[in-house]
Amino acid sequence: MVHLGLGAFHRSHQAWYTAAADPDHEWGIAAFTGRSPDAAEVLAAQDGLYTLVERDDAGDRFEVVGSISAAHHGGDVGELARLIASPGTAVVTLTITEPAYHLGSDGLLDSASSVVAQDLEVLRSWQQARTGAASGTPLDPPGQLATAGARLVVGFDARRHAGGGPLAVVSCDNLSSNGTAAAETILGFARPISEELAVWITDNVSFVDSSIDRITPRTTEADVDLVAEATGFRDLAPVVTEPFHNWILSGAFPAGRPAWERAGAVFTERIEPFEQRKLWLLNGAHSLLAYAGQLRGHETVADAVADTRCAAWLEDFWDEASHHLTEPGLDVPGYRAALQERFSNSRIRHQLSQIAAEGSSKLRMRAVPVLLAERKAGRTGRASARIIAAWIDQLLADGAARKPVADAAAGTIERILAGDPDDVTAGLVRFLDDRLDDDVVALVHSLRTSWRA
Ligand SMILES: NC(=O)c1ccc[n+]([C@@H]2O[C@H](COP(=O)([O-])OP(=O)(O)OC[C@H]3O[C@@H](n4cnc5c(N)ncnc54)[C@H](O)[C@@H]3O)[C@@H](O)[C@H]2O)c1
Ligand SMILES: O=P(O)(O)OC[C@@H](O)[C@@H](O)[C@H](O)[C@H](O)CO
Repeated sequence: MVHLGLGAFHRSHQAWYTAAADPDHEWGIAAFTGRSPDAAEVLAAQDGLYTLVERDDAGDRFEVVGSISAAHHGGDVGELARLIASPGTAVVTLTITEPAYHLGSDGLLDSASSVVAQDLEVLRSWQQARTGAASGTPLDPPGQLATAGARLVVGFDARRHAGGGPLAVVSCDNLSSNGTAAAETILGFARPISEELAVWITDNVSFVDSSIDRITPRTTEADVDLVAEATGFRDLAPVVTEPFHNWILSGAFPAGRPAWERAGAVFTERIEPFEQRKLWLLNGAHSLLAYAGQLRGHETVADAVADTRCAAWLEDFWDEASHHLTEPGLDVPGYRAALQERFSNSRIRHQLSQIAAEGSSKLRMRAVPVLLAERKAGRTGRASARIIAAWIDQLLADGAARKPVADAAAGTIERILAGDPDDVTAGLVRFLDDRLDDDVVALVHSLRTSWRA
């Protein structure tokens, strides 16, 4: 397997599932970082091995995970192409974060984004150089690609030429219909450079949807010290996570896959209701707590859910989302009860500031769909609108001394924030989704209030 996005979640989830499902090491993961080489250098120096710390109120359990067989810098497109071209590679997994898909509000690759435009330009020149080169002359892949989509296009081009055959791409990012999102970003780069390649990708790459769940905060220095003390190994890439884990997948694996079901993964034909349950009840609640919780002075998810005010807002939002989670088998009451317990795990110090980042792409998946569904049903959508109100007030928190906005769309957001204060709510609400009308803007505005009261 090849993985893009060598972060904490890949180590606690897909790499852990693979290790648990495959004790004989028939599978290995060549994992690539996204932007900097740091995580690859650390892991490569440890032969890909790292400690997973499973943490609950009863204590910590330590386990060495051995499924990562190689770690590379994401900028090494040559190595990525070599590995994807290999017929031994059957699956490509992704945890590259939501904004890294660079999709516009129409769900298609946003070619107006400067990083996308740059990569398209590099791909076009590369393709032209290849067309001009003598037939059979191997051409090095372009080295300067910034996006995962463009890098994968080079990889699939190499596989097509090598006759490597069909394979599966599994997005493990918190996006609705994440398989379709992966297809759109990759095909969005492929189509403008080669229609033939786009057709090959459509015919040979199975884009698998997956709902992925395991709360995994960023690793801290204290985690590194704790692992050293408990195990005797100075592991520089441990990952601390909760005992709960869930993986639901839908789609074909034409070149095979690890038997992830042995570790509890579930394969289904109909993933959408499960995806919505997770994205709305868990991630939507996380975003609510991230903004409203910080505005009320809290630092972690566990601190925020212990606050009765935040807890009441959380229940209101869950009630709204639950109106639209009606598929049999979802067990929404059980899921909510389990979430209460997971969020209250105070030994998992999940920083609200980490969850708050990239609010614009996250709220489009986590709050806006519930708000639109509520309004369509003739209700106000007040609890979902509160998430947007809290996001706006958290963006403005600390006035002139506020930190730069941590969002891939920071330029647009900063422009709206710097404009007429009377237009900020409307500007940001419409930026999230232009289907949100004046009544929603007024509702969000009325909810922008003194959060501490
Ligand atoms: N942490 C969790 O609890 C959790 C749970 C479920 C799903 N996820 C999904 O996994 C993603 C990653 O989470 P994480 O905790 O591993 O974060 P992380 O910050 O530890 O790792 C993110 C990885 O993505 C790469 N990346 C970041 N921006 C990128 C870009 N623009 N292009 C390509 N690669 C990029 C980084 O280099 C890094 O390798 C989340 O954004 C989410 O969609 C996370
Ligand atoms: O990882 P992000 O940045 O998409 O979102 C932050 C959290 O909501 C998220 O990581 C959850 O902890 C996770 O989705 C739980 O499975």
